[in-house]
Amino acid sequence: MKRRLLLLAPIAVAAWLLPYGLGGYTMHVVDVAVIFAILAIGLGLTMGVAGQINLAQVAFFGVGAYTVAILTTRTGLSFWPAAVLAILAAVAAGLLVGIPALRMQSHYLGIVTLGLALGFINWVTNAGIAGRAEGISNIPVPPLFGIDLSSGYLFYYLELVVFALVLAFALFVTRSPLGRRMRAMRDDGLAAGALGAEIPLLRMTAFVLSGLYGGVAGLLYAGLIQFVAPETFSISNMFLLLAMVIIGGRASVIGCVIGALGLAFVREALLDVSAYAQLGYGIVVVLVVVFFPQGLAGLPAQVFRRKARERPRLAPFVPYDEAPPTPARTALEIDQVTKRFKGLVALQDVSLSVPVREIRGIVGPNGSGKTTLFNVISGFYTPTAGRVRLDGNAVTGLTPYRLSLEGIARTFQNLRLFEDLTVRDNVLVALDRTRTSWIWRYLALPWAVAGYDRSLRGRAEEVLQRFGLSDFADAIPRLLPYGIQRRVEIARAMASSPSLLLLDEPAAGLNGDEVGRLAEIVRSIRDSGVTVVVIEHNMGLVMSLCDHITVLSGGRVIADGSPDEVAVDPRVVEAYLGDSMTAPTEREAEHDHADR
Ligand SMILES: Nc1ncnc2c1ncn2[C@@H]1O[C@H](COP(=O)(O)OP(=O)(O)OP(=O)(O)O)[C@@H](O)[C@H]1O
Repeated sequence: MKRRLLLLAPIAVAAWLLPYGLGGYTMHVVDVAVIFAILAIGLGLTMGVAGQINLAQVAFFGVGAYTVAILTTRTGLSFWPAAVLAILAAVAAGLLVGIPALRMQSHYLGIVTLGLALGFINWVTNAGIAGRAEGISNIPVPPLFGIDLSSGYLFYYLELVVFALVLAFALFVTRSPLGRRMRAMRDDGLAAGALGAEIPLLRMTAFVLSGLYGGVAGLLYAGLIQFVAPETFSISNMFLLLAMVIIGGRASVIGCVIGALGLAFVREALLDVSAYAQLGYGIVVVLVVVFFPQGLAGLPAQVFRRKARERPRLAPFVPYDEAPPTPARTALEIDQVTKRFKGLVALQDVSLSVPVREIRGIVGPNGSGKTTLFNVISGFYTPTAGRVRLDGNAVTGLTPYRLSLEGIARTFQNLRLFEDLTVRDNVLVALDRTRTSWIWRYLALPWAVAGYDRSLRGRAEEVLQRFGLSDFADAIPRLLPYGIQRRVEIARAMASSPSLLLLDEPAAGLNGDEVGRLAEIVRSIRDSGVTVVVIEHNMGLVMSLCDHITVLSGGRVIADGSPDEVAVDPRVVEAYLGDSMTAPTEREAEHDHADR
């Protein structure tokens, strides 16, 4: 923190002294560049942090600028009330553009946001109230305690203060639990949802933030230039903005600022050859996307690769304290659940009930419906018929994030870690148990958010230590050995303090030792009071670990009982097409008894 302040102080002093050496025109270029930097931060928040393609940022900018222009020149409202309304209008535009993001993603979202931006340009070019192609002039200079802001030099200081505030807010948001959830959503929306992130609201929040930054930039632009016209909000400027964010580094707020300031000056220098300059930006953007996807912001990390800890070590798992015995009750009840996909019946009248503190195994041949059952329990699929109860409460059809907050956590057959978040951040995402409606605190009570984040960080270290992952806290999951990634996924699921843990093939890809340690972890989780349901193909593990096994075949329950019972059930043997299962399972069942 101290080092950061030491770094910040000279930058702040240089920014404050900057106008002293500049001519009038250069000052104007700087003023415009700062406005683009604010716009770029907004775009970085939606595209880089939240992963939502947003080609309407220039329209939010336009809504802000035009609202000030129309209200001040047509209705006689003074500048600052018009500015407040401009921010509200741009935020409303953000909400409007965010609505399609609830249903579509990636290039579809790009096309829709681009369409909305074009619609805006069309409207201002044709509407009388917006001055058509000629635009609106004579926008009043913002009054400010008698300071003459018609001077580009003095306006710069207003911009500087606003810029410092919006930059600090963006940095605060991206480093907070909200920013982490947004990055988690960007990396894997399904997994983020299963860990309690309310994806639709998060997407809307990203667009609202974009609108907010667009509105602030727009009102500053109207106050600076005192004139607005459609060409400022054109698609070519949208692409310039995109180039700024991509070259600077879309996932980094500082990268976006550097990209915006840098390209604003390059654009000025290339004004005489602007047609070729556009082509040049395009080529540079493509090169950056291919060779430096993190943009300029990612370069320091590439050059000064953080020295890895010497021989990071997977430490032993520290068992949970055993929970005192509780009265017997049903933790999970599946009642006559059917799931159809068009013609295909993946689950047919499946019923099972899992008592609290049991390890339940779900086995069955490939395609028998095991993962579909998990998807129904965790809210990814709504069952065609039937009910799911958690601790006696009906939870059928609830969304994954609600079920996560209700106490269900899961892992995935094909690991779904947040690949660009560190191991610590993966765990931190799961530790955050707040609803998205909590986000008003980011504006009203930022210190409470900072305190909450500190408490989460403390708990994250505990989780990492328990799972022996402390040495890997700063690592990027995809660079870790598979066995460690599997452990990170279980640690992340447990960080959400579940009452029911669903493990989908947790032993897949693990070697013999790792499978042994996995069994030890799962038993400890059960002993801590958590009910565990595990899908597994490793029959040795299933037989030694599970208290009770349910066998699925063709979407139906064909057997249900203790490991010993199902191992010799002829329907099970038949379902596995032969008796290959019997020999090892019996052996393991014996081994299990010996263990106890
Ligand atoms: N979203 C979906 N759309 C259509 N069919 C699906 C969908 N999800 C699953 N299925 C089908 O449902 C059936 C059961 O699949 P499921 O993945 O649940 O089996 P599984 O027992 O988990 O198999 P495996 O052991 O190979 O993971 C399969 O025939 C599968 O193709």
